[in-house]
Amino acid sequence: MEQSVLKVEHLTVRYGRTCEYCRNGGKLDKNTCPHCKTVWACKDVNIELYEGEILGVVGESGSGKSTLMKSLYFDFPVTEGRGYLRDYEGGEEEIFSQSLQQKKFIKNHIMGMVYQNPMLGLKMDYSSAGNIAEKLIAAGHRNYARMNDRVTELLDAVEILQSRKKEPPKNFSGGMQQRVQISKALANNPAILLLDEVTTGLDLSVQARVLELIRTIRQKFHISMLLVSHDLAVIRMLADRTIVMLDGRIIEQGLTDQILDDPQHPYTQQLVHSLL
Ligand SMILES: Nc1ncnc2c1ncn2[C@@H]1O[C@H](COP(=O)(O)OP(=O)(O)OP(=O)(O)O)[C@@H](O)[C@H]1O
Repeated sequence: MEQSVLKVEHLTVRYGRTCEYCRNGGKLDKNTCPHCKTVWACKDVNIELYEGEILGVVGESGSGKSTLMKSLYFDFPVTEGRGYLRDYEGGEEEIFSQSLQQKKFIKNHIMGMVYQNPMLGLKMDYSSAGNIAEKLIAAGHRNYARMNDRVTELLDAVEILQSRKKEPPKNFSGGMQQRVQISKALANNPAILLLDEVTTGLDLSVQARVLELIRTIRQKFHISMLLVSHDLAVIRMLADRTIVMLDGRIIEQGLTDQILDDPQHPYTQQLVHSLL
C-alpha cells in the first residue's frame, strides 16, 4: 500500500465540559449528551488520504463534516486524536500538538483550504493578486518579479482574466470568488487541498465549471484532496473514495462507486435512495 499523505487517528472534537455518562461511552442523542448537553461533533474519526486521490466526505447537516475540515486546518483545537503528514517531518511528528508557529508553517506550505464561505478564505477588499501574494509572502517569498509570475500562473490556472487581477474579490461573482480562493490555496504548491462545500449555493452552471476546475487541478498538480459535500452528485463526479459521516462518526467508507451503487449502512441507503 502506498504511503498516505495524511493520516488521522481517533480524532474527536467536542463542545462542552462532558460528564461521567458521556465520557464513559453513554448513548448520545444524535451527537449530544442527554445529561450534560456536550456536543460530540466528531467522534473517533480515522482517515487516510493517499497521494493524488480525492477523498469525499458526505453526510447530512450537523454530521461533523465542517468540524472535521476546520480542525484539520487548525481553525479550532481537537479534543483528542493524532494527525500525521507525509510532508511534515517525514510523517513522524504529530501535528495537532505542534506550536502555533509550526501550524502556520503547515498551513502555508503543506495544506490549502477552500471554505464554503469565500469571506473566510479571502480578504474581500484586497486585490485578487494581493490575496495570492499574501499567501506567498507568508511562505517566505520576497522577490516581486517571481511573485508576480506566480500570481499570473495561478490566475491562469483558475481562468481569471489577468485584466481583473487588481480587482478585489468583493466585485466578483460567487463562482469567481471560489476560483480566487482556490488559486490562493494552491499558491505554495501544497500537497493537500481541503475543500469544504465549495460549490454549495452557486448556480448549477457555475457549479459545473468550478467542479471541472477542481478535476483539472487534480490532474495538473497531482494534488490530494479532501472534499466535503452534502451533494452526492458532486461526490460521484469527483471522489475516488468516500466516507459517510453521521452524528460525528464515520459509518461507512469505500470506493465511491461502491458506496453509491451498493450502500451497506441503512443511513447511506436512505441518503442514496432519496436521490433516485
Ligand atoms: N461552537 C459550537 N458549539 C457547539 N456546537 C457546535 C459548535 N460548532 C458546531 N457545533 C455542532 O457540531 C455539530 C457538527 O457541526 P458541523 O458544522 O461540523 O456539521 P456539518 O456536517 O458540517 O453541517 P453543515 O453542512 O450544516 O455545515 C453540529 O451538531 C453543530 O451544531
